[in-house]
Amino acid sequence: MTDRPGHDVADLAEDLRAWLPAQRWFAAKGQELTGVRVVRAAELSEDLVHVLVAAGDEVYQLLVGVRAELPDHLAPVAIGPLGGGTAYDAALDPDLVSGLVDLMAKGAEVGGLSWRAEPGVELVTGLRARPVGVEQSNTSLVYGSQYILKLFRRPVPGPNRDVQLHRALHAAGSKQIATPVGTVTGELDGQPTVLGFAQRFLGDAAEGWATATASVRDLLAEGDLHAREVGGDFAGEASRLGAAVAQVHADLAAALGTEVVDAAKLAGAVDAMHARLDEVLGEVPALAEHEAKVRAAFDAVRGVEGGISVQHVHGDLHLGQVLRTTAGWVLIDFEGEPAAAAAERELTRSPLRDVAGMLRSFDYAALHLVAGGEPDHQKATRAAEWADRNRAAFCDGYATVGPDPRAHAVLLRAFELDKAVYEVRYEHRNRPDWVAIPLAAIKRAE
Ligand SMILES: Nc1ncnc2c1ncn2[C@@H]1O[C@H](COP(=O)(O)OP(=O)(O)O)[C@@H](O)[C@H]1O
Ligand SMILES: O=P(O)(O)O[C@H]1O[C@H](CO)[C@@H](O[C@H]2O[C@H](CO)[C@@H](O)[C@H](O)[C@H]2O)[C@H](O)[C@H]1O
Repeated sequence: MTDRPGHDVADLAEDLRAWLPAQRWFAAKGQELTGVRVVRAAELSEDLVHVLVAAGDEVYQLLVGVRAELPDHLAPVAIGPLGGGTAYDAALDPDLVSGLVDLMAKGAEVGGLSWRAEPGVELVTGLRARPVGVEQSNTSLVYGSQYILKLFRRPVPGPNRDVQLHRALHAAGSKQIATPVGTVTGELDGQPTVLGFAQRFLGDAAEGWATATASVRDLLAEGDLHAREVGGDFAGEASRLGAAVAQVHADLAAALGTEVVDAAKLAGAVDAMHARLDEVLGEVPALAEHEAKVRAAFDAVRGVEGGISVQHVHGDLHLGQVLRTTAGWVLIDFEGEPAAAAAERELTRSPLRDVAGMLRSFDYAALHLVAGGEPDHQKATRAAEWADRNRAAFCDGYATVGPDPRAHAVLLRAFELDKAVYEVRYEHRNRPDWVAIPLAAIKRAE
């Protein structure tokens, strides 16, 4: 620990106990947080401390800044008093974090962490950082118009899936990812651990979620036109997206291999879906009325013949994980589901898992604009039509590069339901108003 006197962040443990659960990236929502312990704290620069905090079963990464007085714009990220000043979440303070890419460019060893550019990458230095604006599972900073640095909020000891899969795809010459440019690595539980990952910032990119929901909005604003008739029809994009996802699957298969699962592994995968359902049923009783149907869909997978091919896949694919650039669709964030245990995220899986995730996302994009308000049958019907049209277009596009996902109806149905069960818990914990969206999908499933 290289704290200066007055910056003993261990003193923050009590304040962190209240502050952590309020953060978007805090995992154990709804569970009581008993112990919080600062496991590591090291200065990166004057007034900027790198901190790992153990809270419940998780370890979280923080960049703690300390200022004598907090300006108004940083008041919302205050953690508590420290050494005569106030400690706050410095990941949102450009004055303190703009130098982090420069540390990578230098190949520095600072704060007990290794800051490295990817082989062959010459990083531009002196760039100003800005927070990316959306608070997600992690916190990202954009440097000038060049790089985006993701700080993993819940770093996982050992190899980092996001970095590994990006490196494999980059080596394969993939055009469907943002080029990896650097990493920050430290040690956790005695193992090398990736704490930060920098990639090229795609300044011309629009998020898939924003473009898809703009199309739905367009449709609903039109009196009584169908999805294919309005200017913002998304089917062409959905099809190109399907082809891009299939290309990523093909590149990952070529780079890292495929395997056909045996009966024991298949049984294990079905048991895992049931186990997740058990957990979510315990948390969200409204799911109970659909339990029998969902369990039957999972069990049907046991009878699938001909073997199931598995490989490395994206793991948490949805419209918020794809960016439309002027050169085509790009997939981001290969970490896997944020709620999944690290060991589970490492598993190779059927590519149909990603297809199911994206099909669920078309359903979300259509329904979130009609859910919650006054029931409107006409709008609901047209939104559902938009979802059907774009789900089909996505599969059509996928089938131009890979196998047609619809040829595996039993698997696809089980994986979509499994994803919807995951979403029920995700929404219950993070956006309770939206829990109706995956619940309605489970109810509708035939
Ligand atoms: N290479 C990139 N270029 C431009 N924007 C990006 C890039 N990577 C991520 N983003 C933006 O940052 C957001 C968060 O990135 P993501 O990797 O999904 O983080 P998280 O793990 O927190 O969900 C994305 O939704 C996207 O808007
Ligand atoms: O992007 P993350 O890795 O943080 O993924 C988590 O958050 C997502 C929400 O931001 C969540 O996605 C769900 O909501 C999306 C709309 O906001 C929708 O497009 C997805 O289909 C739906 O699953 C994701 O499940 C969660 O892991």
